[in-house]
Amino acid sequence: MGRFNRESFIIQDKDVLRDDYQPETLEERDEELDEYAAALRPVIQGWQPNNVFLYGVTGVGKTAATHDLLEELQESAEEYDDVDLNVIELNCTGCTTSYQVAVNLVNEIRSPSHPLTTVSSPREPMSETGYQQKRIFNELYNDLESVGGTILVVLDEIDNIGSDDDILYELPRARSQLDLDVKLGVVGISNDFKFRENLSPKVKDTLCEEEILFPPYDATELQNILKHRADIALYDDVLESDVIPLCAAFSAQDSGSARQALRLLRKAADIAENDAMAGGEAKITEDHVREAEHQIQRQQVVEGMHSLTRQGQYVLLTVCQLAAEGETPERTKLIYERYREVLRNHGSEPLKRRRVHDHLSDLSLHGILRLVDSSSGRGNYNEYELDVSLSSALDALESELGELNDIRETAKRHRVLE
Ligand SMILES: Nc1ncnc2c1ncn2[C@@H]1O[C@H](COP(=O)(O)OP(=O)(O)OP(=O)(O)O)[C@@H](O)[C@H]1O
Repeated sequence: MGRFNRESFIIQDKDVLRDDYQPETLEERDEELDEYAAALRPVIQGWQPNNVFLYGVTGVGKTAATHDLLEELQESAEEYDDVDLNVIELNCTGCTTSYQVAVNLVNEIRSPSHPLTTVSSPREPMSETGYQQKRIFNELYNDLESVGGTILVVLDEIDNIGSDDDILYELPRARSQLDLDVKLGVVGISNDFKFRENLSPKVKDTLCEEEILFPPYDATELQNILKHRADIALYDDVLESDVIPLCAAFSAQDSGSARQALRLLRKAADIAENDAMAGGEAKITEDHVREAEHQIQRQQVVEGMHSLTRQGQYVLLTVCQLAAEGETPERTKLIYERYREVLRNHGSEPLKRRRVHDHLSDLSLHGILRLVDSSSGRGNYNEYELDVSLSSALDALESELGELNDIRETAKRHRVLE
């Protein structure tokens, strides 16, 4: 048989495990969906919509819940002649200012592919630069007015605008500037808790009329979510019984994210499928999950590594050496001392301590290291440890720095690696 054929032993429909798949029901979110639906209910009453702020770590169903509920809300709204609901959605990834969000909203309303263009008169898209902010906001108000009815503006990943949050004050305030018949509500979605804390008080007052927290999933909830997906995505009887609990446990320990759990199951299924194609049994096993976790972590380090300088790689190498000796988490002061030794051995000039701290902090932003707050009789101090497995970090480092067998041997002696 050729390389490309439709034969598959494990995966019935891979799309069901993809991130953009919209499940028919959201498991384990009844409470949050009820709260969210209550916040949107004024729309159906023909009243001014609430402004809603949704927050929670990444991958916990904020976007999926929003799509589900808005679809349902739109269907319900169609049953009432006096409710003309128009939803304008914008993913704010890449918008770092309120100005950019406003321009993108204007262009979303004016986009020929947007259903709203049929109700508003066609206008030229606006350029992303060259106007005063006030002018952009005025254009936006005019466009919203021509859309008319009840308008929900959904701003996903809104934290991208950082502290430049004027739009979140201006939009809800636009209610008072628009025609009396136009009703406007803003739904803000964010996975950045600091963003919510740092919103200016005037924005908090208006945007966070209704706040809904989506907490991380625990292992039991993740198992339930995975089971429902696996039932549709995989053939019967291909899952060994410990696979879903293991995928759920890995993700619950780390982030509580359904996205992460689904990604792990998808990868494990892929590896099992390849094994089955090569004549192995048509089963996903615990070993496939462990291999999938290893590959995903390795990929994460490799991706993080693209943004690391050679010095950043040496800092990571230092933490790997300490991990191999069973010495992590380790204090930054001692990491720095060991780093100087590593650099001496590589014949390179070490950086100043401050810069090494910066590299440690970058590595933890990339999810490669984890910062541990520790305290002793002498006060609080920072410690770092690997946030990925030692073997995936070494695999990724080896592709840049050459072989690291001595660290692997040390890790085996200390029973850190098998
Ligand atoms: N309760 C759930 N039941 C079924 N699938 C879920 C559930 N929660 C999340 N998912 C799935 O997990 C993936 C991530 O969900 P979603 O994009 O809604 O997360 P999010 O909280 O919006 O994340 P981010 O903040 O990164 O945008 C999607 O594929 C979604 O279908």
